Amino acid sequence: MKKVTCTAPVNIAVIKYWGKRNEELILPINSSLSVTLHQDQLKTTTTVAANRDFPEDRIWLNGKEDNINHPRLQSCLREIRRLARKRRSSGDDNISKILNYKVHICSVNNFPTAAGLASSAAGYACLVYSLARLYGVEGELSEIARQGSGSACRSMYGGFVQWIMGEREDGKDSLAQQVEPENHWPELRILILVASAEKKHVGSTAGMQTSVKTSPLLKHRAESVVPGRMEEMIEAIKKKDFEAFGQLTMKDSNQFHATCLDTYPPIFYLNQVSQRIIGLVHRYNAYYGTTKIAYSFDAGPNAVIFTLDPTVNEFVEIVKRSFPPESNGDPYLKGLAVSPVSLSQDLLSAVETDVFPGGVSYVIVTQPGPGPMESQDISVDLLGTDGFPNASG
Ligand SMILES: Nc1ncnc2c1ncn2[C@@H]1O[C@H](COP(=O)(O)OP(=O)(O)OP(=O)(O)O)[C@@H](O)[C@H]1O
Ligand SMILES: C[C@@](O)(CCOP(=O)(O)OP(=O)(O)O)CC(=O)O
Repeated sequence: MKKVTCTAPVNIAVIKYWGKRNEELILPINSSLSVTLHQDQLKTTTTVAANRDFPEDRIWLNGKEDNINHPRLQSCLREIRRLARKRRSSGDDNISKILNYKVHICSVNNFPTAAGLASSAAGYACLVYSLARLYGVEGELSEIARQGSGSACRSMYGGFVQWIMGEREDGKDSLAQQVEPENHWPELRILILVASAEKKHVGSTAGMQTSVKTSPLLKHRAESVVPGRMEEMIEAIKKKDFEAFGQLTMKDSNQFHATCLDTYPPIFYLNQVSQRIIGLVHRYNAYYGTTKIAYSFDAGPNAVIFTLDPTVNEFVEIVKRSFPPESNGDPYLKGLAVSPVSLSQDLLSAVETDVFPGGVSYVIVTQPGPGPMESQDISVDLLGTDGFPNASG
């Protein structure tokens, strides 16, 4: 039996992907750009094993067996095996042998799955990267991850990553590309404000299908707004211009949700907590007369806040005051260290509104991080020596 364990990151788009031109190949109607989050705070761990004694391919996700016949899982398995057969050096009998074995896949997210925290992006990126390591496949893999979940292609790289939409019918030019590495902007911080009143929202896949069918605003966004915005965003990142980066991020999040409202029937991903956070951010920036904080929302009410390290402590203090934690004993702050600070009265007067207890269940503080990587520590393996999930899997 050959076994490999890898980890992969979550990514959050600052220029959103929303809408496909090809559902089966998962080809987008616009390019997008994301920040890869550090795996110290959010990651998927996946172990894959190939064994001639396995009667069938199987997958376990977060401790439960999942449907291996899910079309997107099958796409990833089929494509990575095709690539392995194509790229293996001639006469590499070992890879040829393993390619004929069935595989067991065991995967765990260290954050909530299907909760709007982009678990599918990290999950499919980890699956593809793990299988590539198992079969000895190197080089471009984002095209395969894209067929698991569109945003997963961006998790194949660390740092700042663009997904070039491509024009070809076969999607061979719809690939992810690193814009800058994770150490490019060391002061950048990302705060994830996990909303407690999480209602089951319309999933991204179904949501964008309806938007493409019904929203004229989405067509305008894809054709007339995103191309120029991508260039501006890349320039802002390269220059580490937070004013430009932050404003573009907020404007793109706002426009993405505007297209959701322009969808028929409309899709409401933002809730009361989201709207309060948006107001709080703009009041905070207005107080300082510059963009020190930026928000971005995906297909759910969780807020992703971008800022620079010197602002973290003060803004977290404001969040705690605006959305005080419920006394359920769970830690309110997770991830990078945050120090309590006192707030000036004039800042409080400028930003504060009525308090919303429990509106935010917890805050994850993180930073840009690396792409997928193979673990050399066998204690991390999720499959035992028998090829079945162990206590960690
Ligand atoms: N570790 C994983 N390995 C393989 N597949 C995964 C993994 N984690 C999640 N998935 C797949 O992604 C699906 C969840 O994707 P979904 O888009 O519904 O939620 P999300 O990605 O967490 O939220 P959002 O898309 O709104 O950001 C799961 O049902 C599963 O099919
Ligand atoms: C709002 C988004 O997070 C949409 C993510 O959509 P998915 O990648 O989850 O959709 P599928 O391609 O159908 O799997 C914006 C983004 O991440 O770019």
